[in-house]
Amino acid sequence: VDAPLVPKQFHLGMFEIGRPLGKGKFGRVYLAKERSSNFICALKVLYKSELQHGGGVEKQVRREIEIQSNLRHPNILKLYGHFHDSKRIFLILEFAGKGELYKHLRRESRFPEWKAAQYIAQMASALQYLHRKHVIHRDIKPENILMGIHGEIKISDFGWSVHAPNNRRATLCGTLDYLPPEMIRSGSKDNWYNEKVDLWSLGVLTYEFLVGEAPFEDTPIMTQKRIARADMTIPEWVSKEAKDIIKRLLVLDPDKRLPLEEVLQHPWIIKHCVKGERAANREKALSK
Ligand SMILES: Cc1nn(C)cc1-c1nc2c(-c3cnn(Cc4ccccc4)c3)c(Cl)cnc2[nH]1
Repeated sequence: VDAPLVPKQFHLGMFEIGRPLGKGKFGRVYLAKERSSNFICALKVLYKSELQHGGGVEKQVRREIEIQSNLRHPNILKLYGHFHDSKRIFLILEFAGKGELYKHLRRESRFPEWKAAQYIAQMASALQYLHRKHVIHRDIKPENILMGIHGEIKISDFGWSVHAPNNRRATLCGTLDYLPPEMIRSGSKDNWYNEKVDLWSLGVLTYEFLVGEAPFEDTPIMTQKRIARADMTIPEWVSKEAKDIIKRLLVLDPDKRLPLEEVLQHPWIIKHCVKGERAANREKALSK
């Protein structure tokens, strides 16, 4: 239903601003309604002054806009458009009805295997779409995932994504937990722009969904050491299929990580995501 937000030129007067939805490192997000169509969206407001002192964050926002506006996938938050005034940049984003996934994860402390498997399948499908467009997200973590009204998840915040290959310098900040070994290790940064970095983060995400904390969570120094050695222990109560997929993603050598096609065919995913014949027939019978 993108029709309402078609005009190329947007301005603030077109929107009725609602409650604040959240705030990030740079900027805040508000619930908003486009007046002529009553279309509900999320308006992300970034102050140019903050971006200028953010050390190249302005380029990051430009990249976020350039990349996210060309993406269309049910598990990727849509960017419908953007505009700016003298002081601020505005991103018109899809409103995710159930908010930030990490808040659900903290509230439930960890997800049951069937729910974690469905989220990981949706992430793998979104990452497959991104990688086919040579986009690497590079910042997959619960804080960057939102949830739609039907419980489907949506990757957001493309501030760290890049078009591969790319020779932009990236200064990392925030949690180290999700960084793959090749981004932790000093030396050649070529691997920073290989989409296999997202496979590692998908493994960390799977672990955190099931266990409720990240696999290498520790002091910053120890986290780096443990990541560099893929030093993690998976609790014995995690199913053997789930253990298997985590171990096949958290592999030091990027080329040996389970490709997304094989993630989507993994027994753990099939077991929880492919509706059995009976369930499908039951659903069909009920829908008549
Ligand atoms: C919160 C919340 N509760 N419910 C019921 C729905 C939401 C909701 N939040 C969003 C949000 C949303 C809000 N904050 N953030 C984090 C943020 C903010 C500023 C810069 C970078 C990152 C995202 C969005 Cl974009 C898009 N849709 C959203 N929906």
